[in-house]
Amino acid sequence: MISSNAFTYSRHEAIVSASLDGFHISVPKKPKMDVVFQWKDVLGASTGQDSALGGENMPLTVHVFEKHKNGKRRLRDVVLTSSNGASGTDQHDVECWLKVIQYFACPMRDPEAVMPTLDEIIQKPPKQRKFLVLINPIGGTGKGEKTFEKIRPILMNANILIEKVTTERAQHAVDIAENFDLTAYDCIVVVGGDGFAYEVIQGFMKRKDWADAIRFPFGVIPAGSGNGLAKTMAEAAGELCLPENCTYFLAKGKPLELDLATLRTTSFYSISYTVVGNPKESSFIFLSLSWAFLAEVDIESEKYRYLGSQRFTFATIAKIMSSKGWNGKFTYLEAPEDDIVPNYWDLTENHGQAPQVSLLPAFGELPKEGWKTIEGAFSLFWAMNVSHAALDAHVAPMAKLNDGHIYVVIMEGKATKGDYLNVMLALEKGQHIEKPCVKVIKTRAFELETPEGDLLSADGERYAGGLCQVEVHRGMARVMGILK
Ligand SMILES: Nc1ncnc2c1ncn2[C@@H]1O[C@H](COP(=O)(O)OP(=O)(O)OP(=O)(O)O)[C@@H](O)[C@H]1O
Repeated sequence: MISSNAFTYSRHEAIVSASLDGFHISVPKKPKMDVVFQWKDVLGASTGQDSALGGENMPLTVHVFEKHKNGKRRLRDVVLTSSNGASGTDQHDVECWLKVIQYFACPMRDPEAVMPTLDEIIQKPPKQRKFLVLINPIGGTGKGEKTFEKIRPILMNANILIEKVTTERAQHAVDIAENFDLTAYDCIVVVGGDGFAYEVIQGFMKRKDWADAIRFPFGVIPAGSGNGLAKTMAEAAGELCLPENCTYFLAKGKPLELDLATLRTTSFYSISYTVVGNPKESSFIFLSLSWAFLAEVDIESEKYRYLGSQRFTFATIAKIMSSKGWNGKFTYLEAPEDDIVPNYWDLTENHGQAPQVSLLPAFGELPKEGWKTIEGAFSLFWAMNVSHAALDAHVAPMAKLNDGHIYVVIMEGKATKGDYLNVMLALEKGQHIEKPCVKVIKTRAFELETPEGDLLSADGERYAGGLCQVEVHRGMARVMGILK
């Protein structure tokens, strides 16, 4: 343990100490004032002149980001003053303890490492990180800028430098992700929805150095309508899906591996990446591919954007009332129960111009042996890479961030209005998968053939029907998060 009696806390002489467990302040004359903060809740510290203290003392402010009983995280500044500060002689203690707190609060620190000495800490201060923050001013109900103002102090208190860009048009984020200098930043953050994050992923994959770019850490702050990835990350961390809590796992988390899937389709989509030597379009999805009922709900709900996340509820009811049916052919490679998929980066050293697809047949050719087919009427088709498609849609409770699988939730045949209602009402808690009309298929690769005029929604972006193919690449991307 490292400790010092060089500080006062609320004008009382105090002993501060840092151990592997946390930061302790004890006030010998007032034991009731003793406090302990776990390092996971400490963002960092800063120093600065405190005019309230007569302008003489240079306080050390510890930035704590505590979780309250209601699950929300709130910033709290704990101010310590150097007890010799009035004579101006003891700024050394303040500087030392600034480094101690930054050292222990740093999320890159190995929590298993042995307790360092004060000298070791002072000689190896953690590197200051720099984040490139992209803001979508029109995502969801258009609160991207306001959301950023809420989260900016959290990042700053974690000693993170910020460069902010507000996008000026659709696909601006694609261009930024395609061209920015990977060595100049530590993370790219999107303040927006899943469609905005999708653009960053497509930008990464368009680069010549795509294999480095796709491993560059990205983070999401929910300011869209669906926010499926933000909700997935929040659930994984045991946090609420609020901008502040999601900033917590950007500041205190680490890059976690995230599966990414190649989507090959006959339909043209303007930001698709054309695979050289293959006439079809490819793009890369991290969230979901939906068709039938849900794809139409997703896409048609765009016109109710002003309602925020309520837009889906509205569009769902309208779609249930329409009693529409869909026909198609779903062919898939069923994954065994205990399937262990190798990490993509362990499989291939020669990265080439695009991710290697090893399970899918050539586009338009018959699938290899052992694939299964379901053909006919479908009501629901929702292929999920992660657990949540939106804040209130826990579509694939079994999905992990990097298990190498996609879970396809289907309803075969023409569902009744009652079936739809039952399923949609059970969706928020993930209980729809227990309904007899719902089937979940675990796969690593599949094909879906639908009439050309049908709508597909890939990560919330619109695609036309026809033939499409999907293959998952385990752990290909990296997203900032915490696993509880
Ligand atoms: N300045 C801008 N003007 C117009 N469109 C923009 C601008 N910046 C980004 N966009 C577009 O906004 C689209 C939707 O953004 P986003 O995903 O943030 O919100 P959403 O669709 O409401 O949420 P979700 O995708 O979670 O449902 C993106 O695909 C992007 O092309």
